[in-house]
Amino acid sequence: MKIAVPKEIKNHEYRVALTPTGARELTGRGHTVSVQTGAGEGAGFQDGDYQLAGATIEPNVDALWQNAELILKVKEPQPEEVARLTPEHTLFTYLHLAAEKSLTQGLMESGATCIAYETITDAKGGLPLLAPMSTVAGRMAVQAGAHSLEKAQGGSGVLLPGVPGVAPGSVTVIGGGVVGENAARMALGLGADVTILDKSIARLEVLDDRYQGRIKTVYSTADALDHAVRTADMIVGAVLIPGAATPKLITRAMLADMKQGSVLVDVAIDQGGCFETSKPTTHAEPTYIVDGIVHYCVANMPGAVARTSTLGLTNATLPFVLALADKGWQKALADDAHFLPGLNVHSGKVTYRAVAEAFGLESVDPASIVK
Ligand SMILES: NC(=O)C1=CN([C@@H]2O[C@H](COP(=O)(O)OP(=O)(O)OC[C@H]3O[C@@H](n4cnc5c(N)ncnc54)[C@H](O)[C@@H]3O)[C@@H](O)[C@H]2O)C=CC1
Ligand SMILES: CC(=O)C(=O)O
Ligand SMILES: [Mg+2]
Repeated sequence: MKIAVPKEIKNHEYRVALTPTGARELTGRGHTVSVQTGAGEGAGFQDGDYQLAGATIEPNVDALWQNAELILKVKEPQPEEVARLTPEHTLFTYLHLAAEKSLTQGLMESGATCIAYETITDAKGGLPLLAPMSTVAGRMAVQAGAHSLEKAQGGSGVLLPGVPGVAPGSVTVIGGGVVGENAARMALGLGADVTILDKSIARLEVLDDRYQGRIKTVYSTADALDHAVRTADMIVGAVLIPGAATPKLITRAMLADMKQGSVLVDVAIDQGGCFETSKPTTHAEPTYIVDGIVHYCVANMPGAVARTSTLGLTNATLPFVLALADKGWQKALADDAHFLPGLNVHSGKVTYRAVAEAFGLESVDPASIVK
């Protein structure tokens, strides 16, 4: 299989989809790996490291895409990358299509086979290719939010741990999954007063047991959200309905009940965000203010800590990359019921139901395509 690894071009995205370690695994099985010049630099991997692993370094981005069968990326393709896709390509990357109609249309028009990291499942009901980056983003959310609380950033001037004689700041996390738990752990470590809201009682039980009351757990209702906006200094949005657009849980009207200078960190922004006033931001300009409330909505948070993130991400993706390379996408997906839901778009059709529903499109069962 001819495999290409482009350099990521999203704003301040420094991750790379394959490490030299992964390249060695692939070339050792007889596959051809072509890596765009400098693709690994942001994550601390030099071109020479890939060459030692048997890969070729390709300076010409047109040639890189034209000669590839399987394209490995990190972030959803940007418009100039969508334009390079053809029906001969299999693309394996984060897609987050339910939040982006134009990207969905572009991928459909390309005719390519597009497999998303974030909709692959595991036997425990988890999302194993989203989880490592959710861990990173959850851990970063509180440091981003704490910085945003500083006066110079438009924040209220609250120091999350407080000081002796002054109460700590209050952090509410909506959605107690991987992002939410990791954000809550960081906030707890800083000494903040931490509450997690979730709709899953089973998940709240796990968190209650794990943190023994040091993190408060609350069933997520309209009343609980009203209480959160009135009391929190920071709210972290960490809700996910897999593959679907995120529900808007905090409306613009509710911002009026928040303390001025409080902070909303919408980690779920890549699926559309859970606050009505959220819009995607970049690492170059991560925050903006609406009605006195600071919003942080960076859609590729892990890109800022590219070394750790690349290692964490590629540990999880490599077995799937090897299966795609060894078997081809059809057999790799047919053989693995947890890999199959990764297929989002094939030959002009949407094959993931929640994405199709988000845009009123027809969806095709992926099982009918791979058999
Ligand atoms: N901005 C970024 O750079 C990154 C964003 N993410 C995003 O973060 C989001 C969360 O991901 P994970 O934590 O991995 O998902 P997860 O599936 O582990 O957790 C989601 C949680 O939300 C809960 N939930 C669903 N509906 C709810 C509601 N109405 N109210 C309260 N809780 C509700 C679920 O019960 C679940 O516990 C996803 O959209 C993911 O794509 C992940 C990594 C990086
Ligand atoms: C999950 C995701 O969107 C990211 O890691 O950038
Ligand atoms: Mg996006």
